[in-house]
Amino acid sequence: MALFAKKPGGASAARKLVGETVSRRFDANPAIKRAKTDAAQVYYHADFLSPTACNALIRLIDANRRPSSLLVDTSGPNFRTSDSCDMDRWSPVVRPIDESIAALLGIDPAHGETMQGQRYAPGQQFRAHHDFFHEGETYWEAMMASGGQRTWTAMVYLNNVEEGGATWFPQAGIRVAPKRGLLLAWNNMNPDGSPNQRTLHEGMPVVKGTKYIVTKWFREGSWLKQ
Ligand SMILES: O=C(O)CCC(=O)C(=O)O
Ligand SMILES: [Fe+2]
Repeated sequence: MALFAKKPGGASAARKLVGETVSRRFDANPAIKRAKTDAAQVYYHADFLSPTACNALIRLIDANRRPSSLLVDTSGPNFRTSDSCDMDRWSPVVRPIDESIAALLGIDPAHGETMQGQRYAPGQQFRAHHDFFHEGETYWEAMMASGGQRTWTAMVYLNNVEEGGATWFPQAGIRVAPKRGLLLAWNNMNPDGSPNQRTLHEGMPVVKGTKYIVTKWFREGSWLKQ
């Protein structure tokens, strides 16, 4: 299929195009700021979600959360210690939010994976990782069949956290403290459409308070089955 890059981890015209169209759209939006780094395309939108929308999502996360999981289980027991939940994209609370995130990026909502809610209590974290798929891993074939590589990630912080819980990109030199309603989005690919290693990031441990976020991962192809 021409949509997907042929060389694992190599350049890709399709992924390059997604990077360009989304970043051009963000650059033209006065509510969106680009982070000052050349390592990756990272953008912020303050107050993207209203307090009411944030609270509605927090209620859903609290009602449905379970221990978070990982695609590969080789990272050790403390790698991702949060709780997660899949947000039902067709529910009347989730759907307009889900679609507004896709519209902000200008990506077809069908390319978005199920929105994931995450809750971190004090001490909980998500250690340094990439959101893109490592194309040599055993899971890659299944990912190819469900829309292919992840291009952009969009995350929204649903509450303020008393202490800790920042999202840290050590190689890009960016650290974002949780702030209710703030949307953070980044391109997991380089400008040529190859996976950008410098998007390595972690959800730092919460020290005081509880951190709630939602994460949207967008695929290069359709994640929803037609
Ligand atoms: O909790 C965070 O700040 C980061 C979450 C994250 O990296 C993810 O959900 O992929
Ligand atoms: Fe991540």
